[in-house]
Amino acid sequence: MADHATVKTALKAQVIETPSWGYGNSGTRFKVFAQQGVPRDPFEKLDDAAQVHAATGVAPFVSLHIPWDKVEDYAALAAHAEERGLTLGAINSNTFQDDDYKLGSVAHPDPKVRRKAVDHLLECVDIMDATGSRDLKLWFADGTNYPGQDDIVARQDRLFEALSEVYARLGEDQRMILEYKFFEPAFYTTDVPDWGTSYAHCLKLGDRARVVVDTGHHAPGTNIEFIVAFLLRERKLGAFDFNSRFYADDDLMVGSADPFQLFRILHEVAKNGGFAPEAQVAFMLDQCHNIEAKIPAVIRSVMNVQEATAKALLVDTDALRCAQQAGDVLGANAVLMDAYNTDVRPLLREVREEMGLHPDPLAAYRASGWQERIVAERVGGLQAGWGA
Ligand SMILES: O=C[C@H](O)[C@H](O)[C@H](O)[C@H](O)CO
Ligand SMILES: [Zn+2]
Ligand SMILES: [Zn+2]
Repeated sequence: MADHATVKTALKAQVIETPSWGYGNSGTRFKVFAQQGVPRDPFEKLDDAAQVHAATGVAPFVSLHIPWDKVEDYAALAAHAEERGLTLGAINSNTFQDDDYKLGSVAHPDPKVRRKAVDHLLECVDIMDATGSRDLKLWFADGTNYPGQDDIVARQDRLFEALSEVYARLGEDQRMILEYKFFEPAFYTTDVPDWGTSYAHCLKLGDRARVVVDTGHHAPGTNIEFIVAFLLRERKLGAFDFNSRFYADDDLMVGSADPFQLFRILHEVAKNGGFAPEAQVAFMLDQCHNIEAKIPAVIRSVMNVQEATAKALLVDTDALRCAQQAGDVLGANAVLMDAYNTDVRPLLREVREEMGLHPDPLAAYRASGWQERIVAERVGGLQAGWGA
């Protein structure tokens, strides 16, 4: 088994990025259940994200989504974050909520609509200059609903033309990370449907273009850890959008639906150097908390990533390699299952105490009184989130 001291050091250095939209109201097409105390602006979203970092010690980055987090002064927002021990992370573009984008955005048949979409992406890079963010995160809802609706190859040409213009605008310390999704909201073709399509575009664009693996964006039965291992080998894994699902893009708390899958994914990350800072992999959450309390849900999600990470780091890689070399199928599988079946909660309690934190982040949050305070104080004003 890997030595605990090394594992502890890695766990203390873990960096998880929480999503600003995870603190706002969200739902499904059927209903958005608003919750009391929800943030009313990006500054209050950061205040809530700071509670997650205060309780866990490993969530110092917050992703923004434009225009959901549009403000007059992004430098002031970055300063607000810094005052709370946070850093503004990836800037997410949004070319999926405008009437003009019915037939697509960067892949739309009409060059005027494509121009509008590219201008939004360029505006997001301007925002990165102001926030100091490294990553421009691109997810396109673009696709078609019926065979013949549009030309598949022509849409790829339009997509690549747009990506190329934005790539050229990036500063030398900036990256674009391209997210794929096999369907929804398009139901016949999606222009970036899988890791291969994202990877192919990123290869042609250059070193500062990498792939985002959203764990909810694969066809049932897809071996996500294979994709992760392959992209790490190619140094093209840019980021994760962690969440979990039972059916489609459910955006549930990471690790809640399939903790063994999360472990297998993080085992490939650990084994292939993906946790090393120089690998430059961002570990982000992309979740919506439709019925559960938002801040506790994010804290629980961070803890789920910590637990899966601890188990992955405890894999006895020497024993694993020996068993694999010997063709010892059961032996090799047993090495992995030993780590997975290890109760790492005592180890994580120790890690938190050594970080000067409460061993139970959820108990720490409850004791903070923050939930009662925001419910009492955040009265009036428009709540942030879906339907806002
Ligand atoms: O399904 C959409 C993708 O997961 C994107 O990452 C999206 O920007 C995010 O989910 C916010 O809605
Ligand atoms: Zn996502
Ligand atoms: Zn998604």
